[in-house]
Amino acid sequence: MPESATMTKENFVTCDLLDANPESQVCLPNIEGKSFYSFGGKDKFCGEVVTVKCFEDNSRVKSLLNSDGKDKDGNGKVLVVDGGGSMRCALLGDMIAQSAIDNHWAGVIIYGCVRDVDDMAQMELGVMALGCIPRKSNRRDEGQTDLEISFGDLTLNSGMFVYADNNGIIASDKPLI
Ligand SMILES: O=C([O-])CC(=O)C(=O)O
Repeated sequence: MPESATMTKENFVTCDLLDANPESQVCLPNIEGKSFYSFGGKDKFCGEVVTVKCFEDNSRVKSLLNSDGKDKDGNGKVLVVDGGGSMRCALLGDMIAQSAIDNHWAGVIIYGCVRDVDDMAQMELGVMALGCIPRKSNRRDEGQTDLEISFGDLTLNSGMFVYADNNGIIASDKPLI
């Protein structure tokens, strides 16, 4: 296992990053009976956080990842979406995931669901979510960007840094790599 001093964005291990930075936040593996799973083609990803809070409406997710929002380019960032843990509809599918890749996002973490998971599993994008469901969300142009969000013992703001791999998700105020 690489020492944290030699870890890169490609080979980091969250366990080692956390050992070296014990003040970091750690996402719980069980959040009221729900857990995060990897649905993207990349199960190791990290980057600066951009937060979205929405409920069963992926308008903000679509506009940010399509880069018609205020960020013109994802610049290797990770969109973290507090979808309220809803398991009733998907906030991300293969089309929006492809926009995220085209606009250089490193990944998307959704406290909620995704769909089109067979295609997503082949895509060069990190995607962590609680589950999958065929139903899409109902866009009403609701939801907010850059709010403080909390789930699974994490409290995140835009500008923080998040690291995800098969061990779980950790977050920090400062870059760990
Ligand atoms: O459009 C949506 O809401 C989700 C979806 O299916 C996609 O991104 O392909």
